[in-house]
Amino acid sequence: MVTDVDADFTKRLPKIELHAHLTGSITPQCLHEIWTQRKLSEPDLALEDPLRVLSKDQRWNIVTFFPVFSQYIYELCSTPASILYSTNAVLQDFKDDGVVYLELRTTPRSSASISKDSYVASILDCIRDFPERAAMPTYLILSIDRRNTAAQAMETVDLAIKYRSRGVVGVELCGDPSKGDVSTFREAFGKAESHDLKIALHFAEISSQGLELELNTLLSYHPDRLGHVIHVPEFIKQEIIGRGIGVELCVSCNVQAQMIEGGVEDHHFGSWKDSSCPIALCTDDVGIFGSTLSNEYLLVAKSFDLKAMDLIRLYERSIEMIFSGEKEKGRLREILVGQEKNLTPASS
Ligand SMILES: CNc1ncnc2c1ncn2[C@@H]1O[C@H](COP(=O)(O)O)[C@@H](O)[C@H]1O
Repeated sequence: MVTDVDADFTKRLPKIELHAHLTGSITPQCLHEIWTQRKLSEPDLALEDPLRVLSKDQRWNIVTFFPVFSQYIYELCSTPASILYSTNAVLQDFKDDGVVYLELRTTPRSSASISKDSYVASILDCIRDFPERAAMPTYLILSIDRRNTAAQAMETVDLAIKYRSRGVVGVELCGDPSKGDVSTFREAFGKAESHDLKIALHFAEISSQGLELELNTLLSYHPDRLGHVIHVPEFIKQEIIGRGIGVELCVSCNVQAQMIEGGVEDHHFGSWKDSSCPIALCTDDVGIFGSTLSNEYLLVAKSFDLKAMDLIRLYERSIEMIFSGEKEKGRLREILVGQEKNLTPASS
């Protein structure tokens, strides 16, 4: 049977998003609305229009990319109102794209008008109050930035422990991969593990001196999932496969930010898809790269000649990677059964 995968199919396909940075998932349009509001009350606001800063013509690389957060979006979304507005918009966007289970991640941050603690609590409030929550259960992962100190990382782990009963399922390590020394976070990840929090780590995003040592250190934190996994030496890849660690693959991000050589067809998704590891396609920062999760499924289908059934299997494979437990896994397995008719691919 020959099947056609098109944009309509990948949108209808139930999808699981496991690697989405909250602040990077805000669309330029939503940021523009926040900017317009702020301009009304602060005409001297010295920030450019997000539609220009994050225009489609903008070309990113791993160096130009990180300052967009620290020097721009954080400045723009610094008030409780803008954080609530943008978080609601992000939840709605994932829901509208056909996401049926979401794990958002975010770095607790403070500004003049919000503490780290209330930042986390406000986002959990948004998730709790999101009207379509039943159709898209959403959990939170708290991010440690590579530039953090050991004490800041510990503060994030403590917040994760505090807010666990409200839907925080784990902690992760992110941020500019050229910065920091990952061994700084040994104690923090040790505490997270001892409290049964799940652990996700950005892994091998750039090829650097001392990379093997860094990767071995990261693996010693017993991660449940690894993100990006680009510059992975073969023996470490075998270790990941041997341990069955879940791999989060962010195709458009890696291509657009020139983190890999070549295009989608050259992405390491091609080799991981045939491994025994659980894998999940993820958007990373849909607000910046402009590629929704349904578009990521479409891109890999076209570039790797995947049929509708292959995409359904991909969805099933990512179920094993979720952090929230068996009840949600059961629900996600049942979703396909309920949607079989809807998903029946066109046959020839
Ligand atoms: C190549 N992709 C990436 N690699 C590493 N870290 C990334 C990232 N994309 C985003 N972030 C991390 O997520 C933060 C923004 O969201 P939150 O403020 O936490 O919601 C960025 O500051 C960066 O630390």
